[in-house]
Amino acid sequence: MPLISLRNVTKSFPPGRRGEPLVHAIDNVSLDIEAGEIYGIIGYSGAGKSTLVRLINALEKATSGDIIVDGHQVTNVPDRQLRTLRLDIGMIFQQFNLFSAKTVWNNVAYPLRVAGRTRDEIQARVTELLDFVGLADKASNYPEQLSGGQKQRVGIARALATSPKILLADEATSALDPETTHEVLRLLRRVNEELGITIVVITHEMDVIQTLATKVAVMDSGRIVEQGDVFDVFSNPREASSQRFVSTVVRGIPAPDELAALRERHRGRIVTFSFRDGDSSQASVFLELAAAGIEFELIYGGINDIRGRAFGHLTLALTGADSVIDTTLHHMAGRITVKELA
Ligand SMILES: Nc1ncnc2c1ncn2[C@@H]1O[C@H](COP(=O)(O)OP(=O)(O)OP(=O)(O)O)[C@@H](O)[C@H]1O
Repeated sequence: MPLISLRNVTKSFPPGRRGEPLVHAIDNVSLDIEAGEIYGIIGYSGAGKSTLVRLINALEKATSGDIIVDGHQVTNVPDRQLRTLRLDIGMIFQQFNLFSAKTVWNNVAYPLRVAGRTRDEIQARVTELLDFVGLADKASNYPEQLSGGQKQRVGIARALATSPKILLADEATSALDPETTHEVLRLLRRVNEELGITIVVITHEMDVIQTLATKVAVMDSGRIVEQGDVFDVFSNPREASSQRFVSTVVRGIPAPDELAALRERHRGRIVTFSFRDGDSSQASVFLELAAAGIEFELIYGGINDIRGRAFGHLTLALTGADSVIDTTLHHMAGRITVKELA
């Protein structure tokens, strides 16, 4: 049974007093997240990502549909049950949301005090958590004395305090520089691998998904337009909005204006070779072109790595006899995707 399951969930916000229309923030979404996964939810601003996670931890109430978390219905549960449910779900935010008047120690201790844990339990758990996130020496500092990455590590320690099964991360690295982002992503990977916590990451940054997630759902206008294994969605996005998103991190086939610029600078026939893990290697393609006496120059593209699996698109300018190029490309077409750009 999935740890988180949504079935035909919709969430509408009523029309505003000043005549704003009814907003269908979530529109008939079904989604299963298995225990142990790192599940990415991506989409442009306003796609409905935050609303979706707010539904999962019952900060918002669904208009219709079913949401089941760890075997319990989230929709229409009494407040007392809701509190128990929330102990199972930790959350971290873009702006960290730390208590500025409390020390690092007291920020992390806060959820444990609310949950009624004893002094000794709190002492042991906070020590353990600050060690885990590498901030044992900052226990008596205040948030304003910390860097952005350190603040988010406190946020993670606080979110893990009650030993939740699920961690929801809403744009948790969007306010951080690239290096700090990677530090926090490495910590989230440890949270998943060492503590076995299922993580749902919302982001508009594709490279966060690329380096962290195992599964991904692409949202657009309140709907999930594509979902699946990160490698599959990245290496072969089927929907237009996923393709637009993926193209922000993956150099694919050149767009018409880029192609026109490439044609001005390079002679010969322009051909894109698309590779996916398990296909023929780039080396064999280059060797075959060279063996046929075809001159080639790499003019666009790149190879990407997702958790040890490679894919990418390489666009080459080929010069040689047309009939030789035709025969060679025809030969390769069974083993990799070959596309001549008109
Ligand atoms: N409380 C609310 N009242 C009215 N409309 C809302 C409310 N919360 C969200 N919306 C609307 O629902 C839609 C989805 O918003 P949501 O914040 O979930 O998107 P998002 O993908 O998380 O965007 P962002 O990345 O900008 O946070 C938007 O049109 C938003 O304006």
